[in-house]
Amino acid sequence: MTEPIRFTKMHGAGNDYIYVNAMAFPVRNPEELAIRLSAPHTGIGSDGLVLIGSSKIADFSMRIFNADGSEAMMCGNASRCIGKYVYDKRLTDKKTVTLETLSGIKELQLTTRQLSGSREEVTEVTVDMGCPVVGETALQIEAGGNSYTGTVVSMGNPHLVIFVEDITNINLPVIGPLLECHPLFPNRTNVEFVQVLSTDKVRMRVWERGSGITQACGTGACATAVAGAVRGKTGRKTKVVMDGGPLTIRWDDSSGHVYMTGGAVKVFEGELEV
Ligand SMILES: N[C@@H](CCC[C@H](N)C(=O)O)C(=O)O
Repeated sequence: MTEPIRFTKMHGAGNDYIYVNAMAFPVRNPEELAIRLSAPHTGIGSDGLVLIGSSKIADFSMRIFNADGSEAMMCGNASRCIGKYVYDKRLTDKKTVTLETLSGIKELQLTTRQLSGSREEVTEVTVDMGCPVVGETALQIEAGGNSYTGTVVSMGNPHLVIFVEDITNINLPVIGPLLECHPLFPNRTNVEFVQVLSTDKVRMRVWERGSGITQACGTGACATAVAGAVRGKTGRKTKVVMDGGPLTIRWDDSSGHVYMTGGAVKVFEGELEV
């Protein structure tokens, strides 16, 4: 017996996921569904699947599955999209929303614009991403016959940030998977290549663990900004420009928290049999 579930395709800076309100449509096998729906030709096509649930300790909860079905601890772009989803669909009327994730509770600040009548929609969300955990700042790593210097940063999920002179010289489809699965990272890692444009602006391309090249990564943008500050390449506020657009990242001096600001966009909705 198949059951219909409603889904919404959304993106944040081009990082696209399929969102399901699991409070209304419980999903029994999200790992398998993420693989099936993310497939570009035989599914909907996406970077993965996001389940929005209830929570005993926050307003809502998030579970995020990569396109290969693996579950991640955190997703920056999805947390902004969930802010838009729950407000625009009137699941809440709060403009400060708390979200339970596998990497703790995140606070979302929603910016809205007026539509016709009394209706509003979310245009932008700032997420308190909490404190980063900085590992080795200048890790020497060999892959594909080349030597790289990377900075290891956890934003709840793992990132390897590599600064390069010219990002156009990076063959991401080849080097991305080699670094993702490098023996130094038994749990695999997300990989960011970064070119510094100025002390407050960088260009970044990402190879995501479990999804490959994506247009943007929110936790990756945060890790990039933190690595830039730690390595003395950028200040505490950085615009991180990715293939799908920019995110503004601020690493607060006094609290040590990282704040990520960017848009969230609904693409389309539908119903499918699972
Ligand atoms: N795109 C995300 C991160 C998704 C999870 C990541 N691929 C992992 O496995 O850690 C973001 O916007 O943060």
